[in-house]
Amino acid sequence: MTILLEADDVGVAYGRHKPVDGVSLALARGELMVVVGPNGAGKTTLMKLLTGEVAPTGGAVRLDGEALGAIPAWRLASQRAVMAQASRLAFPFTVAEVVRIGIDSVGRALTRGARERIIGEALAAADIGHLAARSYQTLSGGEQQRVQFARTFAQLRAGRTSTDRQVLFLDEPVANLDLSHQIALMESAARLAREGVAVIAVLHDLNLAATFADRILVMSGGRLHALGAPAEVITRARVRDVFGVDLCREAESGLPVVLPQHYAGMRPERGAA
Ligand SMILES: Nc1ncnc2c1ncn2[C@@H]1O[C@H](COP(=O)(O)OP(=O)(O)OP(=O)(O)O)[C@@H](O)[C@H]1O
Repeated sequence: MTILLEADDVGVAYGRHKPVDGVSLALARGELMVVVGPNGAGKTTLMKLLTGEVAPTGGAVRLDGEALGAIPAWRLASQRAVMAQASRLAFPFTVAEVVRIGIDSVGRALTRGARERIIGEALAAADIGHLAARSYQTLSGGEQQRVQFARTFAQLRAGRTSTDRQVLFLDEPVANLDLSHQIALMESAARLAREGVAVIAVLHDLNLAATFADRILVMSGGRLHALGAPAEVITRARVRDVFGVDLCREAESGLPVVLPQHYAGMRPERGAA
C-alpha cells in the first residue's frame, strides 16, 4: 500500500483553544476517505493543516513522504489539488477560464490540444459544459461549486504529466448541490480514486459518506473520534454520541443510516491501487 498523505499527532492551538488536537492518519493511493463530524468539530481546520494552509503547533504532515513545508509550491501544484469551502473571484472570469486556472501552473509542458482536452474532460466531470462561456460571478452557489471541482479535476489531470502520486482535498464539496449533482460529484471523486488519486473529503451527509467512502474519519471536539470502514464507524451508538441523533431501529444492523433507494447499488467498486 502506498501512503501519500500522513499526519502524525497533528494539531493547532489558538491560545488555549485547540480546534484540532493530536490527529494521526494515513491516506493511501486510491483511497477515498470522508471526514464527518458536528459543526465546529475541527474538520475544516484539519483539512487546512493537511494542505498546509494552517501551520501545526504540534505534530507533522507529510505528502508522499516529504514534510509538507519542504515541498516547493510549483511541485505541490502537481501533487495535490484543493477545493476549499467557498471560492469568490474578484474578476469576471468565464467558467472555462476558471477551469483553465487549474492547469496554468502545472500544464505548461502540455500541448494546446492536450490542455483543451483536459478542460473539456473537467467540464464534463462537473456537468458544467453548458456553462463554459458564462461569467463565474453570475453563477449560483452550486454551479460555482461545480466549477471549483472542475478546476481541481483539471489541475490533477494536468499534474499527472509530472506525477501520478496525487492527493485531492475536498472541503464540503457538495454543500450547495442538489441530490443528483451531489452523487455525480462524488462519483467523479470516486473515479479519480479508482485511477489512483488519494481523496479526502469533508461531508455532512452520512448517507453520502457511507456510500462513497472507503474509510470514514469522525471528528469530535477537535479530536479523532473514530476511523475505519463505514459499517464499523457509522454505528447507531456513535451517531447518538457524536451527533446527538437517535437513528431509527432499522439502523441497528449494518450501516445504520437509512439509505434512500436511489443510493442502492451505487457504491462504486474500487480497483486495486
Ligand atoms: N483561526 C481561528 N482562531 C480561533 N478559533 C478558530 C480558528 N479557526 C477555527 N476556529 C475554531 O475551531 C473550531 C473548529 O472549526 P472548524 O471550522 O474546523 O470546524 P468544522 O468541523 O469544519 O465545522 P463546520 O461543520 O461548521 O464547518 C471552531 O470552534 C472554530 O470557531
